[in-house]
Amino acid sequence: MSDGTLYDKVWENHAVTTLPTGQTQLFVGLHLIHEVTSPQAFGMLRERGVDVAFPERTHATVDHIVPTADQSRPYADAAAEEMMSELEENVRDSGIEFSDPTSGDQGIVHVIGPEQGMTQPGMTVVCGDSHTSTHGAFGALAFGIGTSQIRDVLATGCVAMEKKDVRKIEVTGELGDCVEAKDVILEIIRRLGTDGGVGYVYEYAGEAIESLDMEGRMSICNMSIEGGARAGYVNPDETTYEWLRDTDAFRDDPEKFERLKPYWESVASDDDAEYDDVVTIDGSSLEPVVTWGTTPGQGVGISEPIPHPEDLPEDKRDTARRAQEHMRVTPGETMEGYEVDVAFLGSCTNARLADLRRAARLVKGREVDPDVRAMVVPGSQRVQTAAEAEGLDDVFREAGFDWRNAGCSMCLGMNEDQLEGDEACASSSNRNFVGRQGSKDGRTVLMNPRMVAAAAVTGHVTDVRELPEREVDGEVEA
Ligand SMILES: CC(C)[C@H](C(=O)O)[C@@H](O)C(=O)O
Ligand code: SF4
Repeated sequence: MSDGTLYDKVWENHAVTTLPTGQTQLFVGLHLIHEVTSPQAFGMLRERGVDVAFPERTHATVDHIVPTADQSRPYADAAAEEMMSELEENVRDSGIEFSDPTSGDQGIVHVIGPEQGMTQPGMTVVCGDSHTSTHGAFGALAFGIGTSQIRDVLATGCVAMEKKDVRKIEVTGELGDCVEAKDVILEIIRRLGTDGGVGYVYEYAGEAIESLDMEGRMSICNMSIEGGARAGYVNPDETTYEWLRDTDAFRDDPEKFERLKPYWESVASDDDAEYDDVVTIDGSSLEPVVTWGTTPGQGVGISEPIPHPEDLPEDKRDTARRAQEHMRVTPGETMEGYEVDVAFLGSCTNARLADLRRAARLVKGREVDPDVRAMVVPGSQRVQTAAEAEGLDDVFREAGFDWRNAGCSMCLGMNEDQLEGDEACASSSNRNFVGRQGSKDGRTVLMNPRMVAAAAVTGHVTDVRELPEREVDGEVEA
């Protein structure tokens, strides 16, 4: 008899009761908070005189508004300073651990949870941020939640949720040269649509997924939400356990690791688990994918022509026309050669050490095109420190990249890192909505981090497979 999917099992393990609404009250293992979405929730608690129920299960960081150049206080931007001060006060009053910029542990919320070993298999993780799905890479059930839910979790340690269906997305075969996790997820969203996942949680499986490192799995799970899914996960395996073994949670406590491992193994989906839907994609047929439009689903293989709106399903034509006008792309042509003004290597999708290493190998010995403003924004201070120890910062700086401090930065332009006017940006982030990077006329082209590096040095969207990698001195692996 099948015990079911990881989703079923972890849900059951955390279900407290069924509420009169039909929703399940789920116990939350880890509540991550950041400066943008938590202040209002803390305000509601204060109004009612309620304390935070489980401060030890709650962890804070600052990421969206944090300046990535001069971080001296007070921040130059008064609104940013206010959000930061409010967060500082809330965590202090509630006894919540805070990875603040003086700790050396600060970073984007979806980077620091996994790197500190807070995110573990079989856990429920919530955060007032849509890309919380990232944590599913560890076999956790991870959900983005809204303000009233943040309030509920702070007050009770529980959240009310509806159970969804599970769609298994099986990516078979071996990924080709320079084809990355980012290309896999852009392809999935392109095929199934930005609303194709509505009503589902995605389980990513198959040889191409299993052979990814944790960073790659995080990139995929990160964008589940861009495909409309409520969450996304990968079953835990040896790759997952190896990552965890070397985190703060277990480094000095191998016994705890051994104690928990059987539970982690037990939550993986059973071979005979039943799925509500199964989609299979041949991973070996993929090439680097870039977006031509203004949703993450408007993507195309680098050697394929941009679609003619009239060839698309009727309900997609108008948005495609508008997107192509905004982006100033020509249907029938490829994206290769599309000129860029900015190259942004950052975000919770693609600013981990493995991403920066791969990009550095390509950048080494090359120069950023003189017409391109290029920046690297590490996903966390730990990523930054590790990259600097390997000399990656020098590789990027020597090529002409700006090497900045950790934060969300130009992923959404809530700090000073923004596009100007109608600048076009090769971006390793996850959203290309109109206005996303700080300018309403800005044009974002999503791609994998090596493709961003390639665009930075050539000045236009480039098939990275045509630029051979160079060796980087130091500890960078081949
Ligand atoms: C600011 C925050 C609420 C938002 C999110 O929920 O995703 C941000 O992280 C984003 O990527 O747009
Ligand atoms: S890096 Fe971008 S997508 Fe990720 S949490 Fe920050 S703003 Fe959201």
